[in-house]
Amino acid sequence: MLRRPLLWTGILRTPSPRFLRYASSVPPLIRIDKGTFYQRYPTPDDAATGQNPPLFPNLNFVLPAKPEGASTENKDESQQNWAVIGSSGRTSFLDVFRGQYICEPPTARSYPFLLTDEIAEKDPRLRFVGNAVQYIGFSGEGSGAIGGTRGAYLSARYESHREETDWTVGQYLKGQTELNPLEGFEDGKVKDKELLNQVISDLRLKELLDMPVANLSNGQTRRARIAKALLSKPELLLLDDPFMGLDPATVRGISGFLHKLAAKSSPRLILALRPQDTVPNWITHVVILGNNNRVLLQGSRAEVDQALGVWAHLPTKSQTGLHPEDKKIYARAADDMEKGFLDKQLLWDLNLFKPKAGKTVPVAAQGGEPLIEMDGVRVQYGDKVVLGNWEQDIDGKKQGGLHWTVRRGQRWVVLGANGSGKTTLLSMITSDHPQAYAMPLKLFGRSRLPEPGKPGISLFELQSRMGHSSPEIHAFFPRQLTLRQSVESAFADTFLSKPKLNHDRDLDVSAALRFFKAELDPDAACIKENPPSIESKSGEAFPDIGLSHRMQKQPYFPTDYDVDYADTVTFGQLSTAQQRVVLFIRALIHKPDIIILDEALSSMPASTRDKCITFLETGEVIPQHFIPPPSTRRPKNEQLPIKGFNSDPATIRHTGISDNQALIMISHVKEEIPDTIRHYMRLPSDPGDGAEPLDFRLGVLENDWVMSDSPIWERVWSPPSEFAKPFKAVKARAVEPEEKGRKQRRSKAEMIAERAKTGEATEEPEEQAESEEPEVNPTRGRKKTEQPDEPEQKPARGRKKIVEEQLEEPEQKPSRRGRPRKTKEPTEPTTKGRGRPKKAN
Ligand SMILES: Nc1ncnc2c1ncn2[C@@H]1O[C@H](COP(=O)(O)OP(=O)(O)OP(=O)(O)O)[C@@H](O)[C@H]1O
Repeated sequence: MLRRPLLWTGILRTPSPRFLRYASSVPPLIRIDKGTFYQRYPTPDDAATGQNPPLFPNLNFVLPAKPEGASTENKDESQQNWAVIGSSGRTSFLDVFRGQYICEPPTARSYPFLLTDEIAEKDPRLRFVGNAVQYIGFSGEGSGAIGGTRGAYLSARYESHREETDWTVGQYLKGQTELNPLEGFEDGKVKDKELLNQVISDLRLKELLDMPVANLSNGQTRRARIAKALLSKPELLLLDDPFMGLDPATVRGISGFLHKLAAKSSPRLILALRPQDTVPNWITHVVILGNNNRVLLQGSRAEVDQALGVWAHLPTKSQTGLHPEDKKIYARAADDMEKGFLDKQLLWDLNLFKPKAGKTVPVAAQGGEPLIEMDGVRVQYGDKVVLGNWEQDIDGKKQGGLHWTVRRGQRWVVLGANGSGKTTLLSMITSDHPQAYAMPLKLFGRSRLPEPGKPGISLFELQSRMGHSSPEIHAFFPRQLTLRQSVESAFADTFLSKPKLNHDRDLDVSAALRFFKAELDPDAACIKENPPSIESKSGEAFPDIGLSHRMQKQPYFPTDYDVDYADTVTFGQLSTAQQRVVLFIRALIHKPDIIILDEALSSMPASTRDKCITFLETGEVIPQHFIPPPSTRRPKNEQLPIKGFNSDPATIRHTGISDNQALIMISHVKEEIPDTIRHYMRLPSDPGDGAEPLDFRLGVLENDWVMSDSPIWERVWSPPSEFAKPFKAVKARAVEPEEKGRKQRRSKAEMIAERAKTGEATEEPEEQAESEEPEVNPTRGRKKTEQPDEPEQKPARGRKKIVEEQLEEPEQKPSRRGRPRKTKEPTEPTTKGRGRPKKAN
């Protein structure tokens, strides 16, 4: 019989190292024994100034060098593969493992295994932590992150001319990146050719070997970086957000590949994941981080799952049916909530609480005048066509290249595997791509170059009429700008030139910064004091204060007191997720005709993501002041854990995207796609693993269907042969998110109540508990027995209504005359992705 799980002993949060199993004969790879970490050496003044706060106080952590009983059959069971999950602080936590930060006491953090003879014999370089522990962060830096020359400006990536220093993927992997290499290193630093070939084939990099790293897409960059890290044969690989920005097939591929590495313990892996990410089922141990760099839960996956089941009771404050030991977990969590380490946002991010969302799913807009018209766009470099290598049926004739019209009021998502050309497509629209000038492409009814009787459209006009956030912009965005300057740069010609501001624009910027204060102001959580007020008698000096204030002798609050933070905090001081929020605001703030969000919401916690979607759809308006179109992610007022809504109609500046604006979005994650998105385009791609290639498709979602629903999402990602089959879809709103959340919580609560009733909690063996009570994935609420090997989402179960319809594939014929074309409701069955598919028999 196993001993009682750590959870019940109340030490789940900071288990003492002696409780964590590791082979006694082999010292652990990392041992942290009551360590507290600091950015710089702590001084007595720190407490008074609030500077240099402790990170992860009294942390205990042991990472075994080898699974217990490595030579026995138990190997798999005792292997520890950790995931660090949190809305913030994940990267800092990984930094602790790689020797960053000051450790107090200094001896609390050690790497005993690196001092063994085994390591000395294997490779003495590995005695140095910097070599033994490799970190790969994937915060959407694009290919600049892998050290390639990206050029000094955004469009450099798309140019075919390359500098001598633009090394290829092959050179990057081999380490041939010195212009004057030392003797003996002319062929690079990688001596193990077998490993090199293995890594190239496992990560599907063969075809990219001769490509300059600057040309890689985000997904390709990620694969190259993992390969490079593996070639240095580290003992421990820290992967920060490894699945972010990857298409579903690549996620499966990389997760499977990581699983293989984890099984061999070569290297050992620690993943940092966002709370909403699906945790791969080969992860055995989990750390849950709270606000202000606190470890809230730490232990085996089953233990943490159990605690999360208890946390699910926090929003309702109901402890009914909780076992006495569960009540201790509840009490501690409630205490953490009181202290601000845990909040409803984190519960939301962990899918333990979800505010009720709006019910209305908008219908597809036929749209007004065309804003973007592509009549056969085809981008190629030499022989390689990267966009438009297909034919479309245009007015009954097959025509090559991309034919696509985006109209005012339409909401589009562009889907496609990594490397399928999505960013290239957007670079045509934004004119970052040099070939945009030569393409059959019209923006706002005009070509880039002048035509007889019609002037061309200038880059500056384009920029002012488009709002754009993308990983590329993120990579290039100047870090030294304050948050206000960053947002205001939307009104400038370039990132650093002077913005054209006026009073209205100023108010717009302040309103948006106020709405996102809770997410962006580093002090937002701890500021409790009242705003600075000006006595009404000073009204004479401030004529704007108004009569009512003077008459009623009410103090006047300067309108901008609460957005001061934006003048002191710089873009570079924010976390990746916060930076994305700033760029998101920047894309919307000038109310452009076309909003382009390229992976703009990736890296954000679920609550921030949904808040951004709410802002996009309905602005800052508090729910009582409901203004159409309704937001599909807006939480009901009484449940609002998010701050920033404006209840004063007189000061509301943002009411969401209007019918005059078009939206184009790129995302690989269905939850990031607002339900207002009705049109989709899928770019073709070949998975390259023998699976059926995906073809080009344009489509409009049925009323009631939303992309964030699993069956619809899987449908749009399915190969042509699947499209040919009848589709049993589920009405998007058959089960409301809240209802799903309740179901999940109920089942967990029922589980706990049952255990309390049977009194089995005390000495029950873990194995038995697992077999009788399927574990719920902490971040997804999925039963463990049903988890896929990869972090992919399977269709949600428990749907109510099944309708037998196929996802339609309506035609979207570009109008050459510029007249609005009515969106055709497809009626014909088809197997070629055009017209309305057959009704199922
Ligand atoms: N200058 C160039 N020369 C040759 N190929 C290039 C060049 N620039 C980009 N490519 C290739 O064009 C393809 C499309 O790249 P793009 O960045 O548009 O893909 P993506 O769909 O946005 O991918 P991701 O989802 O990974 O960001 C990729 O295979 C990329 O390697």
